[in-house]
Amino acid sequence: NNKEKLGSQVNYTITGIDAGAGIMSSTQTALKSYGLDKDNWQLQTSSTAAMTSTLDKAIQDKRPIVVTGWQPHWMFTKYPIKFLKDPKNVYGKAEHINTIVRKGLKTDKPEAYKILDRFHWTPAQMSKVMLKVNDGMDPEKAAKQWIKANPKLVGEWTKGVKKVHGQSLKMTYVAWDSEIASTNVIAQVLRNQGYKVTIQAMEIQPVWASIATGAADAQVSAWLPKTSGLFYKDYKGRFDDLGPNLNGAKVGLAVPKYMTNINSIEDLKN
Ligand SMILES: C[SH](C)CC(=O)O
Repeated sequence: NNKEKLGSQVNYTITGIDAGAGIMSSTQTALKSYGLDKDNWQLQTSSTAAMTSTLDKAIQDKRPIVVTGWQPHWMFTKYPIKFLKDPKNVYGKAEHINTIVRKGLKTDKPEAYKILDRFHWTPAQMSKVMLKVNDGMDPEKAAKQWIKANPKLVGEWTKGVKKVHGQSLKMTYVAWDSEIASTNVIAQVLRNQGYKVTIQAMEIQPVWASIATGAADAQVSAWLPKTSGLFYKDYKGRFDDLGPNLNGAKVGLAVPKYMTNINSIEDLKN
């Protein structure tokens, strides 16, 4: 019955994703700054896949649930969920996702540097690729399809750049749906330019380390200013920041729309 406190209806649990993700440390901060930790609310670590399947089951049973949420992501199109207002601005207003490359890339792989520097697309374009992958399509195939369907935009990224031969490129990324999409698209564009591109999925902290040590050439998983802010600070000076490849992202807590009386993180204490 909804007389019972919301917290007890969801076992005082926020369903999260992989522990290293910035959204998880932002949520730990939110638990404290909204005083939720006083009611011993917990943040559950799992993975994007586990979080979305838990969300799916809760929505099928029309049960209350609180998840870490972000845009662009297909969860907002597939499920009737809404962001909770964040009056203390713990999660920040908007996020952008930056392209971060190894120092020295500009001199030893200028063609790749130029294409990576120009790479920029919208949440709607990214979501097209994400939804294909979510429907079961191989990410590389989804990337090829999107590239074929968007010759004008891709042409802006590669205009005037020479083809290369016999050069390889290494990209690292985190297996969040957004970065599976963006990494596969830009990797395929670079393959079409002649590079032998390998991409490797790992946790977010090793992604930043791989660029700083030069083990990898580029990553497009840098959610900023908040979510990857700590890594940006830790590795400052040991990477080149080529700026956003996507603007208008958003991070926060989300609940199903049928939780009509829960519209702010403050309401979780009801
Ligand atoms: C895709 S998640 C919002 C990114 C992160 O939490 O670092």
